[in-house]
Amino acid sequence: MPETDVMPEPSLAAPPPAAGTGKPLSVTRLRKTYAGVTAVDEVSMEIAAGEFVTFLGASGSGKTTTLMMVAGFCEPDSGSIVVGGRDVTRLAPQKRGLGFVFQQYLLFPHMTVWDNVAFPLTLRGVSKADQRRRVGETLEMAGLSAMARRRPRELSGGQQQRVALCRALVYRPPVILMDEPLGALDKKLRDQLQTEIKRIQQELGLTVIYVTHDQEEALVLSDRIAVMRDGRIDQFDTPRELFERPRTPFVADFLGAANFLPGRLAEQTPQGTSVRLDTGGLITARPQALPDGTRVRAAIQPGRLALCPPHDGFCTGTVDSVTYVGTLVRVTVRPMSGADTELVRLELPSGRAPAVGERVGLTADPANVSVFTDAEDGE
Ligand SMILES: Nc1ncnc2c1ncn2[C@@H]1O[C@H](COP(=O)(O)OP(=O)(O)OP(=O)(O)O)[C@@H](O)[C@H]1O
Repeated sequence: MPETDVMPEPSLAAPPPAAGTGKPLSVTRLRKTYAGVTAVDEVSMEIAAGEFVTFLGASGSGKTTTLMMVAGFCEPDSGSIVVGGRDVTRLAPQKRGLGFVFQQYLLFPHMTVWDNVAFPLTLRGVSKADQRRRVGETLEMAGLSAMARRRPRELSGGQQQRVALCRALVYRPPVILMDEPLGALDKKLRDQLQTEIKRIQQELGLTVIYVTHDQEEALVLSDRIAVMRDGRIDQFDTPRELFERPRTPFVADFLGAANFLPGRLAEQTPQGTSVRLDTGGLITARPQALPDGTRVRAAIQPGRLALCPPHDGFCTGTVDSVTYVGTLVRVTVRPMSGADTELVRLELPSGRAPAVGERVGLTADPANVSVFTDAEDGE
């Protein structure tokens, strides 16, 4: 977060690209180091008009630094940023034509909600009549019409954040940047505002770049997610692709809390690639171009495993624990063979819960099983 109480203002000189077309934002080989620490390392991405893109990663992975370089609050060591076909890499934030919403709302405390939202239009000399129409429409869309005369201190945190969102929306910037905008709110309010942000984004066809470390939030909101680690993007894909085809063990683990089952590549079959697990069983994964005998880990998310009769699946074991979590049940299974094997974690509909101590088999659709070599890092 930049230490500033001056609201960044985009310039009217930046023409928004036609809705639903073109690439409003492209970032090429962006890099930033701080005293020998590489915060962002050659990040490149292209974002299409109307896309909701999220930077997701653990603390310190470079999400905010990347966003701040796009915003113009942090100067890159190298690389370029193009917004609506214009290279803005060396431009001041207010000249980039972007909107911002941060975790701290940065509202003007002495101004009413209406005046806070009207402020960017006043700055640009928009006529009073146009201001009335645009502010009125924007407040109504966010369900704030009844609060237009209040001051920020007379609003809840969620309402203040809605006002900050309105202020960023009112001049219709081509791209809106949001850095953990819901981070200060409780879970229930966060869920509610996520739905609202998504609705507004879709209604207006906005292009949004959003930073969060919350996987669920990223999955709910995003068309595509850039999973960041150590200043780099591990994978930039749709939520579904990230789940079903994680490219690295880190992505499989970070998004899906995958089970990693060690073994050795056995053979290619028409169904996929067979892996002989260290526990003795044979599991089939998506086809792999790797030599037989390669040491690998088969990765499967807990929600993609199913129970089957003992000895029918790739693993037979004993149910170690059963925990009800709403409509789901979390189950751990201790594989029968292999002295020091890890527990396998499953998530099942609660109606299908086994009993602790029950002998069960485990099975998985090959399409849901990824394979990573031991050389692939990311643990
Ligand atoms: N102003 C700075 N001076 C020195 N190091 C910095 C500075 N800003 C960020 N860093 C370092 O750069 C790396 C990336 O930080 P960044 O804030 O971008 O991560 P992040 O993924 O947004 O984390 P968080 O979720 O905690 O905000 C970290 O190692 C951080 O310590």
